[in-house]
Amino acid sequence: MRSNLQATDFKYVNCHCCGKFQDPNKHHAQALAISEVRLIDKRNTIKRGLFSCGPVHKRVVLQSICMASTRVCPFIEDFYESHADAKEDNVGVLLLNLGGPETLSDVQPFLFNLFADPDIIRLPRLFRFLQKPLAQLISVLRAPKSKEGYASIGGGSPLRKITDEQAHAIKVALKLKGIPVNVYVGMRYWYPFTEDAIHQIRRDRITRLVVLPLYPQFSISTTGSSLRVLESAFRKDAYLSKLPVSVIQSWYQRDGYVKSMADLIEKELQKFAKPEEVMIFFSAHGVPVSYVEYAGDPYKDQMEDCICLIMKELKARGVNNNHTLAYQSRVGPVQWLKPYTDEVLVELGQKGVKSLLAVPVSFVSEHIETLEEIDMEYKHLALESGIENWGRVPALGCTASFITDLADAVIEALPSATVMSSSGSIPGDDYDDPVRYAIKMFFGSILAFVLLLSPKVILFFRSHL
Ligand SMILES: C=CC1=C(C)c2cc3[nH]c(cc4nc(cc5[nH]c(cc1n2)c(C)c5CCC(=O)O)C(CCC(=O)O)=C4C)c(C)c3C=C
Ligand SMILES: [Fe+2]
Repeated sequence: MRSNLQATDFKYVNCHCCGKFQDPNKHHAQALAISEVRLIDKRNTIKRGLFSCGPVHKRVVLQSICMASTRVCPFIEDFYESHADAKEDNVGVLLLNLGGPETLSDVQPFLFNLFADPDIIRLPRLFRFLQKPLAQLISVLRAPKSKEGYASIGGGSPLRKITDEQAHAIKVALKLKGIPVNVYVGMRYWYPFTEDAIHQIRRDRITRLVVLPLYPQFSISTTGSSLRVLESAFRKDAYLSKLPVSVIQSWYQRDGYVKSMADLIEKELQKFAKPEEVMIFFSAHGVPVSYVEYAGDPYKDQMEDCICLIMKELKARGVNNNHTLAYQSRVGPVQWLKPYTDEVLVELGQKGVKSLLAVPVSFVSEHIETLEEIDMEYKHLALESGIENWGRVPALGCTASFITDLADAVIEALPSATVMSSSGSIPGDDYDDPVRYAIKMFFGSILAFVLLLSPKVILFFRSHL
């Protein structure tokens, strides 16, 4: 329904993009082309409506209005007071990612940063002083194997380049939707570090920030770890501690992501001679079982939910292939989530599966575990085990529908930006449980000392890392 009401009929407009109540005629030119808004008319009545904001002519036109949802606004004077001198909105989007070594000489220091993270090697707090020596030891022992992997994919990780491309694409998508933003990339273990991105956000005097981890599912070891870095930086800084922030903790359940994954799978299936006979093999990055069972990591549940959603979407399109989920990339001697990708591939081959489509599902860019582990190691193993036709779904990267959906996720998150709390709301902070804490302290200390002191254990690790 189009209404003949004009902007001049209203005192204030509150849009999804800036979250502020403003004079509609002075409303900054950044609103969505058409956005749902709340309006306050001259009788101080709140109305809901669709507004289109003309960025060029700085003119707002009411498209339609729902007269049913009206009520008198009791806070009108407060709105006036608090928004009379409102500054221009300066929105930032911070993409969080893991980071990867760009050259072979980066590999060992990158691994050091990774293993020095208390969310990757979870020692009891009292024994955290062992974290760095342990990280040094493990990184040195692991480096030769990792270097081989990175050498085989061109001498470094493509993660920085792809993440920068995604950042640019999200910025462009948001601009097209009428929301100019600065997009920042913050890596956890290599350049550009999260701390550098935070520094830049501070310098740019961002007024609202959306944090978007580039992991579809939440894990303590990935999103959780990056959020801890953010929380601690924000706690220490007067400006950042007042910055309204909205964190998108996971987004595997979003329609745009699920549909984009289904599109890629459908497309790859068509490359097989008999697409309906292909086993869809989801391969997710693993985490140690203890993360899920003792630390409350929602990663496994979210992963299973994610696979269900993608398969449901495929079924709705008439794709009824068999599918399975397994976990890859385990490191070290502890139990990781099962079943393991390598073991399932062998079993499937033995059971007579002839065609298999591997779908990496925990990450949205190509990286060492898709390019080396899946494309080389697992492919080789599968073919050796009797699978004859092998395919692999590419990572989403800058797929247009996916980027558009991430841009929408940012827009939806903006209105809920609030000052970041340090309330320990990130899953995995279980150090307050005294029994668990004591058990971990005991075993953690034994493990750390044994690892540091015993040459036999070092040899053992050398063959397992
Ligand atoms: C959702 C994705 C990931 C989870 C969960 C995850 C957990 C996790 N990883 C390690 C150890 C290593 N990871 C390494 C590389 C790496 N990990 C992820 C993603 C997840 N990790 C990515 C995307 C990458 C690759 C980055 C790149 O350079 O392309 C490595 C280094 C590579 C290697 O030597 O294999 C290690 C080691 C642990 C211990 C862990 C959970 C506790
Ligand atoms: Fe990893």
